[in-house]
Amino acid sequence: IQLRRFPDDFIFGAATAAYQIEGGWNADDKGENVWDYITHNNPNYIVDQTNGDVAADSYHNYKRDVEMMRELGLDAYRFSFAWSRILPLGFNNYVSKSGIAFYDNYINEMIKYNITPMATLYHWDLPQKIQDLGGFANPLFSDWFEDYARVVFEHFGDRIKKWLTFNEPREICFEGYGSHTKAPAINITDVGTYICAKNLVIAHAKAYRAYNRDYKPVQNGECGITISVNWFGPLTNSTEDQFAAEMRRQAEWGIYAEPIFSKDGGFPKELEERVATKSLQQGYQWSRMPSFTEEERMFVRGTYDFFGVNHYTAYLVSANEYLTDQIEPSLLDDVGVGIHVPEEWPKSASSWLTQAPNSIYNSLVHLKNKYNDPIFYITENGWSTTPSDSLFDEDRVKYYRAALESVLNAIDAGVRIKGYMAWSLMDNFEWLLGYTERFGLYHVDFESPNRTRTPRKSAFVYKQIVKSRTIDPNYEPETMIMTIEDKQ
Ligand SMILES: CCCCCCCCCCCCC/C=C/[C@@H](O)[C@@H](N)CO[C@@H]1O[C@H](CO)[C@H](O)[C@H](O)[C@H]1O
Repeated sequence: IQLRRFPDDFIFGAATAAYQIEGGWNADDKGENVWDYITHNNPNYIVDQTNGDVAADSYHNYKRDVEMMRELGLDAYRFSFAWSRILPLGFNNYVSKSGIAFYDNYINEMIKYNITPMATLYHWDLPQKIQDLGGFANPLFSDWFEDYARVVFEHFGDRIKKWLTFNEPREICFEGYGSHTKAPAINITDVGTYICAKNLVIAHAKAYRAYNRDYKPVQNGECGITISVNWFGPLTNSTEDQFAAEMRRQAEWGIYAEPIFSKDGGFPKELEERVATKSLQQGYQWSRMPSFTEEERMFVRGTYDFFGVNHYTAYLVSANEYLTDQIEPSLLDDVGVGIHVPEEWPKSASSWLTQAPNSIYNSLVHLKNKYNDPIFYITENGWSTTPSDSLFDEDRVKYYRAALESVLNAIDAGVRIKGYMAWSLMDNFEWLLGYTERFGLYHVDFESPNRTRTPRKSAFVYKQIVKSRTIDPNYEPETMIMTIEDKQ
């Protein structure tokens, strides 16, 4: 059979995030962040009572990390900056020399081997001091974020040409402020998600506009945001289920995407109306979802060069079936739909992650049509196994092959996807699940002093895909010994 080929300019990479791999939590003058704080003060918050104090110790192992990128033949690597390593006091009155030096060394090592760095400014590790001031709920947050972004653009923009402001606003706002499943676990269910969402997209826009105006003319890079876009399709073709699915999509990612990527800007209309109506019924004198002023709406709208998508899975949505009790008032109560996952979709080690058919295609074609055909990067996609699973991770191999076939389907449908980052280069601290779920192409031995990294079978399969630019369903690695090959 003729295998389909990825375009020549398509970039293959892998992704990680600072708190999940770096360790060095108090190295040199690094400041405390919300994950340091919550794991140290409330260890039972994490299922195995662990933390990211050492993690994969990339703070000391970064050269080995780049060696792994070379082994896989990656074109690109997505990583994040730790705000409190760059600005230990949260604000830009003091910039850490050792923090800058660490990222200089890391980036230079990538560049030396022709690996394109893609950098996320913020992957969930807010300086605790800024959290003490209310974090994303403080209207001044956007100014502090812009200050931080400028420091990073200034120091690293000569080498970094692909920027992401935030990783996954849903997980920051809904899980961190409207619920308690991510730090800082504020759990103010009525307004937490919505206030955070508004301040976050304004912060994104300030950083984007700062880059566009003051750095892009010289540095020539591009800037986007990464949104968690899992697919929420209707359980049946009924009008009710189709509307239910749309409401859930608006709640999951529309509230962050619409203000930036839509023609008109502002929050999604149907959800905005629903929250306003329910708020009045619940005795509030105002909508729990804040509105944008005209000036804010225009300021945020259009602030992107590309759309970063983290995609993992799909769910089926019903208006009347599979309904579960929700806290009232809350985002999920506002939406009020049922979720179903078919039994036949293969299960991972994570409760939320199954292998759903063609879900990248479904998500991207939907986004292309809704938001006027932007350029996309898949900035995360991956599969979890348990710590005791073998290095022969057949399920992960199947998942990656199916996901990349779905990317090709989307490309064939005219979606402008320019790259794909596998989550993750290596095992790491999986937030509330600690080290009990593993997403790495490389296994990490968290008991060994050097945090020894060993490639799984999926690493060899991904390497073959990157090298050949095709997905051979029958490829089997001949050996589990990894080497570095010269790129042609
Ligand atoms: C099979 C049972 C289903 C139960 C039904 C529950 C309904 C849940 C509805 C939506 C839940 C979506 C949760 C999805 C989350 C992920 O997309 C998101 N957390 C991914 O974030 C990235 O995850 C990586 C691996 O978890 C990594 O940790 C990274 O840092 C994150 O950016």
